[in-house]
Amino acid sequence: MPMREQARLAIQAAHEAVAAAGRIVVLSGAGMSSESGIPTFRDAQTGLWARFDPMQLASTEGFRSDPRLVWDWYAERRAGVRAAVPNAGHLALARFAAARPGRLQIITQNVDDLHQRAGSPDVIRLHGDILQSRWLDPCRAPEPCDPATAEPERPPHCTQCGNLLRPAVVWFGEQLPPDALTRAESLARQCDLMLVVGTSGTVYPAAGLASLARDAGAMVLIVNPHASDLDAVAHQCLRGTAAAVLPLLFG
Ligand SMILES: CC(C)NC(=O)[C@H](Cc1c[nH]c2ccccc12)NC(=O)[C@H](CCCC/N=C(/NCCC(=O)O)S[C@H]1O[C@H](COP(=O)(O)OP(=O)(O)OC[C@H]2O[C@@H](n3cnc4c(N)ncnc43)[C@H](O)[C@@H]2O)[C@@H](O)[C@H]1O)NC(=O)OCc1ccccc1
Repeated sequence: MPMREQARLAIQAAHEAVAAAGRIVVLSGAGMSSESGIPTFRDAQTGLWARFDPMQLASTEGFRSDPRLVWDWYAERRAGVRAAVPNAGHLALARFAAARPGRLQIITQNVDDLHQRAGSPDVIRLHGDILQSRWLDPCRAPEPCDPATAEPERPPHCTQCGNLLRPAVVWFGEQLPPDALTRAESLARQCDLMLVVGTSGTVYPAAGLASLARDAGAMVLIVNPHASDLDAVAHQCLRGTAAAVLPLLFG
């Protein structure tokens, strides 16, 4: 059977699975935002990405050893997020959720706000929000200092106690927000269908959610133009992009 026909039948079967599923969970990664112009961790080869290991930059050690370098990296990425717009994949999910309240829950590893800007309600963010900041260390001042009053430096610092501002994201070696992780794990165990979109499946505990869903009896489908570490967990891998495939599944 010609490849195109196989792909068409696979999309059709996945579309029927989406229509039949009562509780759908979407687990998204950087590939979800790639067609919005935000480089994935894998593809990013420009600017500071090309010169430094993201896992080094995205760590407390990395920030403490060179706060300005890490702050500038996040400033570069924040500008990219602000300039980006949701793609057809984000919009297809938001439209489906609006038309069928309670049927679709998004769990994302992404620190951008494109799912939210597309109109998706109540997105579970496992790795934080790149557009928010918080104090690096607990504020030691008698009256906790308001981050908004920080001295506008790179990174901004507290005029009272010298505390540094950091992006409100989860760095490697840091715990995920317990409430978000607990909700994500219980949704994974209860869903009928988990759609894994645009992730290499290399970062834990996020990547472990697909096996949780499979072991609990859910169907697991992958949307990714390339092979990933989660292919073995999936019932079907749809080799296409988020913006091309999701409108076909949720249209
Ligand atoms: C790398 C890995 C080996 N290391 C980890 O997983 C570590 C350590 C670890 C924990 N458990 C383990 C178990 C096994 C092995 C290691 C570990 N995990 C942690 O450190 C976690 C924290 C992990 C979170 C780190 N923060 C991020 N982001 C925020 C920051 C920032 O963004 O700056 S992770 C970051 O990288 C990950 C990148 O992965 P992807 O999103 O998948 O992107 P990638 O580029 O890799 O792939 C893109 C994919 O898209 C596809 N694609 C491309 N274009 C498209 C397209 N158009 N459409 C569709 N798909 C597309 C490509 O083919 C590709 O497959 C994302 O999660 C992203 O959020 N914390 C923790 O475990 O804490 C413990 C703890 C517990 C208690 C108390 C204290 C501590």
